[in-house]
Amino acid sequence: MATAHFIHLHAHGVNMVPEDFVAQQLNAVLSDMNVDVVKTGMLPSLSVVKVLCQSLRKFPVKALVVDPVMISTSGDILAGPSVLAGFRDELLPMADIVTPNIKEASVLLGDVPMKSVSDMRTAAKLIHDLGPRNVLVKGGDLPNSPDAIDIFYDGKEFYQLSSPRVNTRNTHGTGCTLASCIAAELAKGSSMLSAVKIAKRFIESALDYSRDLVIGNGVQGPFDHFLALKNTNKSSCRQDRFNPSDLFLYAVTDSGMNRKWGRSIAEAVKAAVEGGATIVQLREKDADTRDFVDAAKVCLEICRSYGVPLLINDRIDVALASDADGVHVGQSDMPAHVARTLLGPEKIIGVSCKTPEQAHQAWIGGADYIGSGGVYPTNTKANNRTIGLDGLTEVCKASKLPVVAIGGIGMSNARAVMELGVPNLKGVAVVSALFDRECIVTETRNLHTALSEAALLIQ
Ligand SMILES: Cc1ncc(COP(=O)(O)OP(=O)(O)O)c(N)n1
Ligand SMILES: Cc1ncsc1CCOP(=O)(O)O
Repeated sequence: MATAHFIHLHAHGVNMVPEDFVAQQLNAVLSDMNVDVVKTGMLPSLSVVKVLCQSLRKFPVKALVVDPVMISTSGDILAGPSVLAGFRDELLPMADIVTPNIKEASVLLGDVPMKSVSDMRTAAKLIHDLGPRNVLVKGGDLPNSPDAIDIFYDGKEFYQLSSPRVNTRNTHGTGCTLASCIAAELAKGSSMLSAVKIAKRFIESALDYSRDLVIGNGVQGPFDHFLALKNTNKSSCRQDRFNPSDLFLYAVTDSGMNRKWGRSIAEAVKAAVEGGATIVQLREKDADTRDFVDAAKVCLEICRSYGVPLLINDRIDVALASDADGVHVGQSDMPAHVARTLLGPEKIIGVSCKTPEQAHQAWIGGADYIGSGGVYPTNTKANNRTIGLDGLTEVCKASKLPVVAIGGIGMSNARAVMELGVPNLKGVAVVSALFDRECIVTETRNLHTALSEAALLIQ
């Protein structure tokens, strides 16, 4: 079976072919190509909207991104009232995200005025009431605003995402590209908020890159999507804060083990990153808050000097106080969406999941990755149900988020975990196999080598 992770449906002219032909083609793509994410572009008639909804009900996808193309940036009306009704009644309730510009938001809500950021927030909430899980109201056309401000609403929180307004006539296609970029990032495994932010950054970079293009004589020119291929100056397209490949060798500290071996947290962390740990979590179950914050600040400095992210287990307060890169929370800790609200869109959030349902909730809650286990029995965490390689595989397959395996993993079995070869399984998280050993640097180095060999085998 072929794999298409993301399809873009832009049905210009589709109303000139019979409806059942469109349905047949759509069903064939959705059933045969293992599509994960669908993004809609222009849907020219109500019947096409209906056909699409029927196909999606028959062959559900993991995410549906709806760009409600109704009014172009130049103000042209692209879809009539019947399509509008189709969007409102059928498509939006199925959507994981809908991305109207301010004119489209206004039309979707029956021509409400859209003059300010406050109007955009109200519109995002009202559009959310129509059924989509997330709404991004794009404020690029908002008058008198020095920045391009978008409002993202996930049904609980509003996020105001700003980027500098790029002064160029070449804006044709930005809305479509933004939604496509969101779809592509979702297909790669990003959480919704992360996908939106990456997409917005891409648009900002592409607009800047296309600023002086001269093509055609129209009021607007196209903008150039291919900057990443043409531009050797990598810094023009900023990296996201979280790279799933950071999960490759995840070192999780343990205060008891450090005490046993007479090491400070900072010494243990330094040894792990020196040995090649790619991300570190401070899991200090019995530390006093003040000591924990102080230790986190020292560890953060060490990790930053190696370019390795530092996360805090459970304690959002400690993460905030130390400005750590994020947190890891379990099923009985702070819910991911609350952690997201407290930490903001930039920090990394990992969530422990043993089941597909938990994995789904983690994604909805705005997590960046999943920690799944115990894969093997462990003495490090009491009363922890072992889910085995099968349970791990089930969680991975149920989610687009990157996953790190945890529990009883060390030199004897790390290869077997990696060799599962599930695409979103990005690495292993380890406590005792690194920190309950005499030489942390050597153990980390050896495990890194073993993982790298296994990763080569499955490529
Ligand atoms: C990477 C990673 N995955 C899972 C866990 C377990 O977290 P949690 O379920 O909150 O249990 P405790 O670690 O708090 O005992 C983790 N810490 N890291
Ligand atoms: C924190 C945690 N969560 C699930 S298993 C586990 C402990 C992992 O420790 P070890 O790597 O020593 O088995």
